[in-house]
Amino acid sequence: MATRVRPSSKRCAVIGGSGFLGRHLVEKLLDRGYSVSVFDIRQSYELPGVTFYQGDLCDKQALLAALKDVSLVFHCASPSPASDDRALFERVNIQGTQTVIQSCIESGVQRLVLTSSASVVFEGTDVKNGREDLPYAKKPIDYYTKTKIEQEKLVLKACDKQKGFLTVAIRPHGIFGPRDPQLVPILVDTARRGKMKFIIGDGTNLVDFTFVENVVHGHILAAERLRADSPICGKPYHITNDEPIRFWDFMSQVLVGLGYPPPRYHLPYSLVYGLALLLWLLSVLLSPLISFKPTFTPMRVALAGTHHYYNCKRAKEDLGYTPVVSLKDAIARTVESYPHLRCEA
Ligand SMILES: NC(=O)C1=CN([C@@H]2O[C@H](COP(=O)(O)OP(=O)(O)OC[C@H]3O[C@@H](n4cnc5c(N)ncnc54)[C@H](OP(=O)(O)O)[C@@H]3O)[C@@H](O)[C@H]2O)C=CC1
Ligand SMILES: CC(C)=CCC[C@@H](C)[C@H]1CC[C@H]2C3=C(CC[C@]12C)[C@@]1(C)CCC(=O)C[C@@H]1CC3
Repeated sequence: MATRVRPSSKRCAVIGGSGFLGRHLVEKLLDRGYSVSVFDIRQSYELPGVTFYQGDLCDKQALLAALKDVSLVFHCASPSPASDDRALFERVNIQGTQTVIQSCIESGVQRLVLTSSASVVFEGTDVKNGREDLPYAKKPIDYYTKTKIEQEKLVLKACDKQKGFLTVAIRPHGIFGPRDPQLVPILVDTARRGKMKFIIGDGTNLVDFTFVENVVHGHILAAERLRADSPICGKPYHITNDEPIRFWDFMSQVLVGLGYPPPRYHLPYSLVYGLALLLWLLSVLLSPLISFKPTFTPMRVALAGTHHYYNCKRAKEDLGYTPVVSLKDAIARTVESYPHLRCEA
């Protein structure tokens, strides 16, 4: 059985620690007795036990300062998937990750845990109970996914037991929970604009939505089991709630919890996907004249209308992972955490 690292004697760094997942991770690490350096392009809070280093992860000198005396690094920084800035994704997720790896090696960091994404195998068509041995998407649905694939490859390839630099990648899917700036706010915004009336497709497609505390739990288990003699070195791990749910049931439960009506009318998937494609083409063609960002992008329609759920047996076997919060409790806690987004009518 793997021996647990004694956290109290450890100092770690969280790159992207000001973000949604990063901050939850920092809070749990503090609970477990770690002292934490946060490296992020912005500082969004202050906490006792946390030292902030503000900078761009592509800046090696700035990173080296933050990694001094650190033996464990979590890398969970990325530009938002909502952006379509190809150059930014390539600079941060690819070149930036190379810089993170080099800086870790130069600073004597022994363990690097990457937050990857289960989407690295998603091409916009059904993934049912997908395992980690599925091939990377040959046609990734967007630049975010394309660069997350390259990022994961870089980190896993850098694992070198001889040199004492060990790496592992966590692939969460559909992270949600208190303070998430994406999922619930986008959903409520769409509902407030009267656009949440329709279900795309027959509404039976199953998807993984993963509570942020379960994702944090997976990261910490991976970090504490990352030793030269463990089977996890250089491998990716799916971390989900292990309770796939119909995409539209999840959306409806959150909406109803916040006092909004659930979507009721069905629209054919291919019709909505075709329209989204057309709108996207128009937005590209007209970009020199006007700038508009359609709500219904092809990527979002694919996420809303296909199956995408993943098997986390490997994490259960190798990391001893089981979700710590059920989907039912997670949805209730999330809904409670957004009083300002409740329907006022
Ligand atoms: N949310 C989800 O559903 C999923 C997320 N993931 C992955 O989890 C990780 C965390 O995601 P999440 O917490 O949702 O994202 P957030 O955007 O909330 O957090 C990412 C943080 O990284 C910062 N950052 C961005 N670029 C840089 C840079 N060049 N240098 C330093 N810091 C930077 C961001 O700052 P700023 O906000 O100013 O850009 C932000 O504070 C990401 O790697 C993401 O790909 C994977 C699967 C699902
Ligand atoms: C499981 C997973 C990868 C979730 C990702 C989160 C977001 C991509 C979704 C959160 C809210 C979703 C949403 C839509 C698409 C996917 C999200 C942005 C729609 C735009 C799909 C089309 C609609 O009818 C409205 C939806 C609003 C919410």
